[in-house]
Amino acid sequence: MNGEPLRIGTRSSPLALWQAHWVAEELKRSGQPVEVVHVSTKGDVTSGPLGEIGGQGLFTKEIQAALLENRVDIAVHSLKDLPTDPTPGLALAAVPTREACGDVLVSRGGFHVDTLPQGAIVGTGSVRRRAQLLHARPDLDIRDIRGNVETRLRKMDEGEYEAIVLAEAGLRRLEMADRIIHVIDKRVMLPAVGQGALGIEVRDSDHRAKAAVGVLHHPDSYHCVQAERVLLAELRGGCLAPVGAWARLELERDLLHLDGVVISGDGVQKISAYACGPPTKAAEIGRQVASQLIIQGAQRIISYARTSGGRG
Ligand SMILES: NCc1[nH]cc(CCC(=O)O)c1CC(=O)O
Repeated sequence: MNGEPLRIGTRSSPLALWQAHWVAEELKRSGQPVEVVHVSTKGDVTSGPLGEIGGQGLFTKEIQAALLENRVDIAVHSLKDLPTDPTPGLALAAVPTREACGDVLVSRGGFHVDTLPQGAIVGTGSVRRRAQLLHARPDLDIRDIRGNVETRLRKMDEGEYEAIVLAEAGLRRLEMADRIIHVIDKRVMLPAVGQGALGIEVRDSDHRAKAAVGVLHHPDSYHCVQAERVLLAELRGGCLAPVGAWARLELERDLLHLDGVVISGDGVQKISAYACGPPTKAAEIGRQVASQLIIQGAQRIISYARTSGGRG
């Protein structure tokens, strides 16, 4: 009914493939023919600490290039990997229903952040996770870890780390929910901006693709990630900054609540802010929380952290 199949571009990691195939199935169900096209990215092929390899957009740039060069028609991103600066020629056309957005502590011993042994080695490549863990537990020995979700779990199982931190959403999508023993309390760790959500991008001029992916758009999820992304953009943070944010809706009162945090890399300085308002004012709520953080000195912490880097 809708002509040529739309080409969905994806990275080749198991999580990226799961996400692309999920979008493919949903679009097929709506009557839209699609095909999935693999695009390799530097984020997948390079090893070594992320802070040294490259900046934000590591996982998304090459899919975006494929989109702009007409090699694919639809890009499926983990929204937390997608920079907040708009890309000329592209449009974020749909944000589907968000999966659980929290961070999980995975360990062989079933530990909580509070019960990890003194000085335990915890693996994470993310400055946001590192800083929040150190804030709660300055004694922990936080070490870098790379690779996709499966690789990280294997490294922990083999004993290289006592525990690792992963996104709850990734574990659920990969049917590894049995690994979720402890979802870290949001008072201890706020998620990355956009964590748990997908972002579906198309060429701004491609009205057929825009209309097709529209069936996947979930306005409630969109309002939440919009508040978080405006917060990050206002801080000029990027996905490598030690920034956490958590927006959620309280449907009974039609309110969007937004918490934001900026933490120094060593976990010593932590500044927090909160605002709420109607979901249709999501961007304004994001700006409010950002300005409260800036008043408390967010900019200094972020520019200092930029020299060390780290994602997630
Ligand atoms: N940093 C890579 C990345 N990008 C998105 C997810 C998980 C899925 C999501 O947040 O939507 C992950 C893995 C992780 O952080 O554990």
